[in-house]
This record gives sequence, structure tokens and C-alpha cells, in this order.
Amino acid sequence: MGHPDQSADPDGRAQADTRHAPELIRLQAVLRAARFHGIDLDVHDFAGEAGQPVPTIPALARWVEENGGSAQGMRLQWRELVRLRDVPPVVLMFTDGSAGLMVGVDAARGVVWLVDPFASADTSPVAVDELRLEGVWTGDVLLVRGGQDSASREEAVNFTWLRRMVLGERQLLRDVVIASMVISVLAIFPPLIVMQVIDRVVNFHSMSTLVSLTGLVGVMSFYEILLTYARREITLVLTTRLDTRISLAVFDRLLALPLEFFEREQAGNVIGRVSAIYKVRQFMTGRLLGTFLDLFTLVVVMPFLFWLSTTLACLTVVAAGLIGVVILLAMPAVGRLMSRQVRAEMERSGALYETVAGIRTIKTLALEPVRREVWDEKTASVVTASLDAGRMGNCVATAVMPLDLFINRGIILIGAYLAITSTTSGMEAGALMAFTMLGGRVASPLVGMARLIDDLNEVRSALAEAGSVLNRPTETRALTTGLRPPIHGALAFSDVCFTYPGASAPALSDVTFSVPAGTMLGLVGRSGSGKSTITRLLQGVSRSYTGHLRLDGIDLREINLTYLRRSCGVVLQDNFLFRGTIRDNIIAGRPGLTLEDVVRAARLAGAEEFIERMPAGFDTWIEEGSTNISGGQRQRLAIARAVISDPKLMILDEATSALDPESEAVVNANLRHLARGRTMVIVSHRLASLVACHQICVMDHGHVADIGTHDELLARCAIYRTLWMQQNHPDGLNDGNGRPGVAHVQGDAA
Ligand SMILES: Nc1ncnc2c1ncn2[C@@H]1O[C@H](COP(=O)(O)OP(=O)(O)OP(=O)(O)O)[C@@H](O)[C@H]1O
Repeated sequence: MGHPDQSADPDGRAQADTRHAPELIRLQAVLRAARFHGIDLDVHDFAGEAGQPVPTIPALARWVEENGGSAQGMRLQWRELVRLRDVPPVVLMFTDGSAGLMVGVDAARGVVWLVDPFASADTSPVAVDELRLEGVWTGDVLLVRGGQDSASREEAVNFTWLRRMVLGERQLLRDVVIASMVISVLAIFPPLIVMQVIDRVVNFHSMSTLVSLTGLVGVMSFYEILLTYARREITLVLTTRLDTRISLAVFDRLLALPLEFFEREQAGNVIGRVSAIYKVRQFMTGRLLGTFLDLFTLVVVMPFLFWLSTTLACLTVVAAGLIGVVILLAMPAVGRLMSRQVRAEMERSGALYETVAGIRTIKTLALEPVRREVWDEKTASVVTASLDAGRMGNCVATAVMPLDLFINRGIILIGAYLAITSTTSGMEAGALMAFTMLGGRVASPLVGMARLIDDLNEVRSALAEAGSVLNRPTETRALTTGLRPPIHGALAFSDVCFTYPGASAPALSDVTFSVPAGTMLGLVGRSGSGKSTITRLLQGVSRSYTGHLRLDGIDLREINLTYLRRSCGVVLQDNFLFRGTIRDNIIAGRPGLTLEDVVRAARLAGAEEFIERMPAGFDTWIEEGSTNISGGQRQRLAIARAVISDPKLMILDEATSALDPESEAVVNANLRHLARGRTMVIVSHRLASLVACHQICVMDHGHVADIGTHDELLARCAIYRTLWMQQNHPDGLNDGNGRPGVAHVQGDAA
């Protein structure tokens, strides 16, 4: 975290405030550049890359893009930098991990004008020349641009979307096309040379012609090798870049889908359908590009074929055309079989995912035979579908084979016949050889085009599958727009009603209560009474409720969703820890947090003591599925992760329910420290852990049955009393306050 004393530095960083860590200066620079375009960024929304101490350009660009802007990283030389004359603030990355804002260029004087990202708006920029800048500048810049068209972020995933993705790589496409065209032209020469060898060298025993032809062959082969290498290399880069583009876009879209969607859909199914997009990518850069490039060969070779022999050229075209017709006729049937195969494969991968995800339950309940049966069934469907599709393909290939053989062999015979019989055709042995060498090249693009249309069926179904997930309404708008008020934590529900999509009964009906800032609210009630639903509404997971839900007087739906979720610390019953160190898990990619913050959060969560006992302390590695730590330790780490950003609102939904009594006691004891200065909403089945809450809200069938302190509820709420007695006096004895025992109360509650 060391930061050079920039006040002593005469360059552009001179103004940078020594109180800020370099990475914060970098974030602030991007934040100011974005503000110039009316994009409001929040440093807390920035998600750094694991293992990167300073914000990287891709992570910064993603931050801007997630908030509705667009950003592009570039590596520039000084002379290129001074050409960026009329662009708004440009972020220059510095070697120490900080950054500067370039607000102007004076090419005549050879200086750029820099400002310190933290300086006030009226601070004058500093002029920095090439020499001074080069001492600190990495050469990287980030260009931030204004409001990315939100429509393009929400654009449907279909052929137009894919075309836009592919055309995004225009330059590489152009290079591949040029290389292919030259290769196509070069392809004419070998047959020409063969023609010359046979007609001139062999027939006339001309050694000198052979020598010159050998030289020519050598030179051309060299160029062909070079060009083919270049084309392969460019195609490789093109494919990889396209893969990256598509991956990023698809993943962004997937993350923007609301949680409700993932809860409804089977995870394996979602993965299978989204992965279908790669079939499409494969098609675009494989078959489609290949056939497109082959077409150049066709354009170049065709006239040459007609020049060699019109009759043979016509016969070749007719045969290739017939192949195309056969394929087109078979296409609908093949298409249907292909879709069936795609669907069967997706269902099988869904079953595989489900088995791996639920392996613990499968093993514990000895469900292996059942899962095996499901797998066998799905595999059988895949096998049948692939066999059917394969057989159909085989039939088509066999049907076109005679035509294919005709092009490759029959043409030689007809050519030979023409050469022997016709005095006018003028076809010589060399020309016939050349023709047969080139004839195959004409057939393959024509056949390829027909197959292409055939493949389109498969691609269309794959794209439709991916689209059925990715084209659902996202929460992007809510995530990137809305207010970001300072949060104190006062909650108010008034007449809130909510029904889950597809459910017949409402989960919440006319819920009205309020929670003053900085107090603790306990939520109790029988299973299914709506407790978790209340916490979901608070986190903005479900937003289709009626009535009003206000946070500090502001309607929750007006608050930026990302900001709201970041401002809320949430601990659930089963918290997922990522593979990585304890420190990484607690920081969870939030910028600007130090080890001291991690230690403070761990202390608050009661986790410090057990972490320190671990061999590597905060650098202890957590395995996948947190198998190397206990349930209680995992919960405490989850609490530390939730409190590290000091949220003013915390939600604990059955956070201690799965813990043993000792771990629960430790966590509960810490809750009191934790609660200081924050609003806490605690859902718990164990009423004893809620006694200290300022208010306890008793839910019953989606209604608020009562709300009050523990003592008030014990005195007046039958449901609460029943639950309390069941947990604390299960023998049905009087609770010692002269209140009735459980048997009596149950009658009451009914
Ligand atoms: N994703 C969902 N889709 C449809 N209905 C749901 C969904 N989640 C919950 N419900 C229904 O909404 C009602 C309230 O559920 P909720 O999870 O809020 O209850 P709860 O009081 O938290 O229960 P528990 O104590 O068992 O966690 C229940 O009837 C439940 O069946």
C-alpha cells in the first residue's frame, strides 16, 4: 500500500493527494472521467480482479460499462497521446498503481494538462511534458465514453446480435478475406504449371522450361505456405477474440437476470441452454467463414475452368448444383433430427449437473441407482437422437456420392473422350489434368453452401435455446439507475402485498410495520409464514409488490439496486464461500480494503480467534464447498464478509439455525456488538436468540399477527406464546409468570 510522496514530485502526479492509496486514486480518476459524461459511479461497486493489487484496465472498463457507460483501454505512445486533442478527460495509468486525468493537450508546446483526480473542480491543471510523463506513465490509457445505449445492452440474443459481434472484428475479418483471396488466386497456378509440364516439358523434352517452371513452383509454394500460415493465425486470433466477446456478453446477461429466474429454473438446464451459444460461435467461425472464403476460390477458378473447357465446366457446375439440391431437399428432416439431438444433449447435461450439485444428498440417501436410471434414460435419448441424425446425414452423403465421384472421376473420362474424339475442342492432356485438379475446388464451395443452409437449422435451434434464457427481462436498468442516498436504516412497510410469480396465494398480505434506524427487529412465525419473503423484498430480489416499502423515507424501488445490495449486509443459513484465502473471502473483491479492515470485521463477527489459530491465519486457503472449516466457522466468516463494508442495514436469515449450541452462543453474543449503530433484521426459529430485539414481528400466513417486545408478545400474542412455550417449556409447564402452559395456548392459537 506504499504510496510515493507525490507532493515532492514535479510531474503531473504532483497534485495527487498523499492521503489516498494509489488504487483509490485510480478509481477516483475513472469516477471523475465518468462523471464528465453524466455517469455516476460508486467506488463500492467496483469489483477488482482476484490477485490484482491495483485495479486493472479490464476491471475498470467493466465497472464503467456496468453503470451504463462505455470504456476502452489502449496502450499509446506520447505522439499518439498528444493527438487525443478533442477528447474529454482521459485516464492515464501510472506505474505506482495510481492514475492521472488528462484534461487537455497543447501539441505546440509539447505538453499535456493533468489534474489530480481528488482535486476540487476549481484546481488548475498542471502542464507535463513528454520526459516527465514518461517517468511515471505506463503507456496505458482508459477512454471513458458516455451513456452506452441501454437498448444495446438489452438487445435480443439472435442472428442480428451475433452478426454485430462478428462485425466487431471487422479488421481481422478483412485480413482473413484478403489472405484467402490471394491464396485462391495462387491456387490456379499449380494446375497451370502441371498443364505446362505435360504439354511443353514432357511432350517436347524441354529441360530449360522445366528449370524455369521448377523455380516458379518453388517461389509460389513459398508464398502459399506463408499466406496459409498467416490465414490460420488470423483465423485463430479472430476465433479467440470472438469467443471472448461472446463469453463476456453472455455472462453479463446471465448475471443481470433476476434471482427469481434462477430460483425457478433448473441450474443444469440453464447451463445447457446458455452453452448452446458456443455451437453458434463454432458455426460462425468454422463452417460459415470457411464456406464464405471458399466462395472466393469459386469466383477466381470458375472463369479459368470455362476457359479450359466449357463443356466440362458446365457438367461440373450441373453436378455440384444437383448435390446442392439433394441437400436442400433433405434439410427439413435433418433439421428436425438435429434439434432433437440438441435438446437431448441439453437434458443430459442438466441431469449431470444436478447429480454433481446434489451428490451429498444422493450419497446420504443412497440414491445412486435412481440417478443412474435417470442418466441411462437421458443417455439413451441422446444415443437415439444422434444415431437418427447421423443416419440421416449418412443417407444424404451417400445420395450425393455418385455426383461427387462424377466430378472427381467421371469428368476425367469425359475429358479424355473429348480429347480423343473432338478436333474442335482443342483439349490437350495438360489442360485435362489442370481441369481435374481444379474441378474439385468448384464442387466443395457449392456443396458447402448447401450444407451451410442445413447447418443453419441446428444453429437456429441452438440460438433459440440460448435466447430462451438470455432474452428474459434483466434487472440491468434497476442495477444501473436510481438513487444512491446515504443509508441510515429506517424501514417502513405499509400495506405491502406480494405474490410469487405462478403462486396462487399471496406470500405477504397488507404487511405494515416500521423499524426505526439503529434498532433490531426479530421476525418469527411458522414455516411458510412469509419471513424470508420480507427479507427478499428488502434486498430488492422481488420488486413486483404492491404497497410501499421505504428505506429512510425513500421508496425502495427508486434506489439503485446495486447500491442497495451493497449497502445491505446479508447472512443466510447456508452461505457460499469461494475458493481462495480467508482474507479474499472476507474482502470479496471490494476495493480499498486493507488487512486491518479484514481483522476488524473478523473480530466483530467473532471469527478472529479461530482464524488466528489456523496455520496460515488470514491466508488460510478455503477449499471448494468450504470442506476444511466447520459450519460455525463458515457462518462467522460470512458475517465478517457482510460487516466489512460497515452496512447500516443487516439481514440475518436463519444465520445461526444450522449451528451447534456453542457456535450459536458465540455468534449471538457477537450480534450485540454487531448491532451497534445498525438496523438489524433477524429471522430466527429460535426465539431465545431474539429476546433482546427492540421489536419482534410475528408473521402468520403472510400477515403481521403482532409486533412488540418479547414481554409484550408473551403477554398478548397467542402464536408467539405457543412458539415460545414449545421451545422453552416443551413439557407444557406453566412458564413461571402465571401464564398458561402450552396445551392451553395451542387451543388459543387455533
Ligand atoms: N420462490 C418461490 N416461489 C413461489 N412461492 C414461494 C417461493 N418462495 C416462497 N414461496 C412461498 O411463499 C410463502 C412464504 O415463504 P417464505 O419463504 O417467506 O416463508 P418463511 O416464513 O421464511 O418460511 P421458513 O421459515 O420455512 O423459511 C410460502 O407459502 C412459500 O411456499
